[in-house]
Parts: sequence; structure tokens; C-alpha cells
Amino acid sequence: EDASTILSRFQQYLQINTAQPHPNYYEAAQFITSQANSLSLPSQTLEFVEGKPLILIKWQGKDPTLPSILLNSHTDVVPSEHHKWTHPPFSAHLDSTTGNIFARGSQDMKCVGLQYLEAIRKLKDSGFRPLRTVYLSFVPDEEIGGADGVAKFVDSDAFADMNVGIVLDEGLASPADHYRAFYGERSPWWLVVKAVGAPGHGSKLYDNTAMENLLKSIESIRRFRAAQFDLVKAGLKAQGEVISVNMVFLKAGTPSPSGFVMNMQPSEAQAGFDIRVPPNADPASLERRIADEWAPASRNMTFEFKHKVSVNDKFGRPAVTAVDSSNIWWALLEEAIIKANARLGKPEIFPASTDSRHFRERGLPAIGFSPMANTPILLHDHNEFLNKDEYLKGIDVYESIIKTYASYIQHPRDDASREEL
Ligand SMILES: CSCC[C@H](NC=O)C(=O)O
Ligand SMILES: [Zn+2]
Ligand SMILES: [Zn+2]
Repeated sequence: EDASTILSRFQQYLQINTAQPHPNYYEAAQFITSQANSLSLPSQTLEFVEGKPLILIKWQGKDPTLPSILLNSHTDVVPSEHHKWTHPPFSAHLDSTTGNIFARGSQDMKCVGLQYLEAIRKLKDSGFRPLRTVYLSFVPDEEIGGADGVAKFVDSDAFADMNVGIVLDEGLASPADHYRAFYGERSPWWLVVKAVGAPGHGSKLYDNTAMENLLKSIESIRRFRAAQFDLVKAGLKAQGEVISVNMVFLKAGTPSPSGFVMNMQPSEAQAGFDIRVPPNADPASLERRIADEWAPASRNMTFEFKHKVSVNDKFGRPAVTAVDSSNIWWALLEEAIIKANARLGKPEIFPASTDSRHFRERGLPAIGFSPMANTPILLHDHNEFLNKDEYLKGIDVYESIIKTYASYIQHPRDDASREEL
């Protein structure tokens, strides 16, 4: 098959508008199902929540009793500010000089979903038959936390029947010429701090205003943020290894027809923060810091979590996937990537959140990996793109990974140790 046929399938998928908050999931489902049909692979649509289909494709292995391989990708993408893009985000425009394909989802993560399918197409054409069963899941709602997607999937009978041994899911682009892989991720804590205080004339200096109370918190939070960021700037820690805190909204003031009343000090003020907590951090100490320094009751402050993911799995251990000799899937991934003439960097903590955490929380190993080297990190950014040659190279890499994973004959002892979980 020529490259343009392969690329046009990628472009077709990118052209389906699956942007939150109103993704066109059925069109995506139809497209994925048609791809499965063209590969003669059985697929089913699981609709745990109406309007949110999950497509499950199965490539039956010669020994279906062995734990299976799950290749996961999400079908939704984040919204775009269309007018700020050089090419419309659902045009999938291919720049003829650079070979860059511009689209929302080109990196995050429609590339990976279709690369899995293209790799299987090549493996099938070459006559390869998997020993282990390989599943592909195309899931909804990752961008909004996956509660109606992967979270329901992992709790289902269908999932239990799959006997999954290893999950591959999304990673990040790499500006360098090696790929990146992720064995854990930070937990999102979305915090709102609220201050109340005495209202009064805008001309009066007095203590305990809501604004002053909130600003003291913001100052304290910024000192903490700077200290964490300094560790990154000094090269001592990676982004995924520190606690990040970013202010994402500010809300206060007395509205007026022309904006805000300028001579009134409001009695309430609040600010929102996106906090990300690494798996090795001490959540109790951060909670104390929030209660004692960032929103102390003594300063008329309260706080509320809009969203708070536990740092630990259901066994109380940090939900990370082993990347040492105890996890054969890590060694096999490295091996398969080298076989494909590519390189993999040191395993990292994913700075944001993905569907992988739902698998890891249940004790399943999950590795975040998106084969995009020499590529600027543009997920959720304007002008998200992926170069066509990187995309095509990624297909070869998955061909190698799937072949290596699906051929692996697991030692029975490893099966036993997995069962203990
Ligand atoms: C709380 S679920 C949010 C999930 C989202 N994932 C990708 O960007 C994130 O903000 O990391
Ligand atoms: Zn993603
Ligand atoms: Zn995303």
C-alpha cells in the first residue's frame, strides 16, 4: 500500500469532529468499525453510557488462555480556538513542503489509535498470527476524566473476560530524537479557595478584606509554586516529579453595567488552582499545607476540591507500573523499539492525567507511549500537528511492539504472581 492511502485514512479520522463538550462519537465509531471490518477483525460497540460508544476490536490469539494485550486510545479531543489556527483544526491539512499534518487530535491521540490499526494491517498482510489475543479499545471521554468511558469499561464483565495482561496508552511527543514512555502520572487536584471579609468603601484602608485575605493565600501559593518550578529549572526534577500549582481562575468584585464597581471592596473572593501531585508525594502534607497556609480558617478562608484523584491505587500503593526486571513488558517494549531502529528515553511520570490511571488503579501494568520523536509538544495547543514521516515511522514501531508482545510466551510463574494482586 502506498503512503498516501495510509495517510488519507489518518486524515479521515482527524476530520471527524470529536471535540469536547459535544464529540461526534457515532461518526468516529462508524469509522473505526469500518476499519475493523476492512481488517476482518470482529468489533463490538459497548455503550456503558448512552451517546458514549466504546469500540472494542479483537485479534484472536493462537493461545487465548494467555493474558491479552490491550491497545487503548481515546476518540475525543479537546476544543480549539479555530480562528487562531493557521489551518482549520478539522481540515487535517497536509503541508506539502514540510509534510506536517495539522489537526486537533493529530498528537492527542488519534495518531496512536490509527497507528495500532495500520500496524495490524501490515502484520496481517505479512502473514503474522498472534499467540496472545490483542484487543484495541477506542474509548470516549478521556479529556474529561473518563468516568463514562474507561472507568466503566474496567469495571465491566466484558473487561474481566478479556484477561488483560498489559495496557498500552498515550504518552507525549518528544522534541528530541528518542521516544518517551510513562510508567505513572500525577494526580489532578482541582482546588478552589474562598475568602470572605468585611466589605467597605474603596478608599478605606482596613484589615481583613476578602481581597487581602485571598491575596495572602495567592502569595503563599506562588512561593510554593516558585520553589517547585526552581527544582525543574535547575534540572534537579522533571515536570512530572514536582507538585505543580497553576491559578486558573479569579472571581471577585461587584459587577456593574460598565464592568465592575470601582469604589467597593467586595465581601467575597475566590481563586481556582489546577494542582498536580506526583505519585511519590505525601498527600497528607499537601493537605495540611492547604488547610494551614493556603486557606486557613483563621483568615476567614475555606476551600473545596472540585476534583481530587487519589495518589494511590486500591491497595494503598502509588499507582505506578514497574519498569525494572519485575515487569517483562517494559523490557519487551525497549527491545521492540530498538528492533524498529528507534530509541526510548528513561521512563517518566506523565505530568497530566490519562486513562492509564484507571488501569493502574486496578493493579494492571500500563505504559504511556506515543511514538512521536523530533516533534514539538502541541497537545491542547493551537496548530497541533504531526509530521507524516513521524506518523509512518510510528506504524513500523507499533508493528514491532505488537509482534513482540503478541508473541511473548509468559512464564507460568509470572502468571501466578499477577494473580496475587
Ligand atoms: C481530572 S480528569 C482530566 C484529564 C485531563 N487529561 C488530559 O488532558 C487532564 O487534565 O489531565
Ligand atoms: Zn490524550
Ligand atoms: Zn488531551
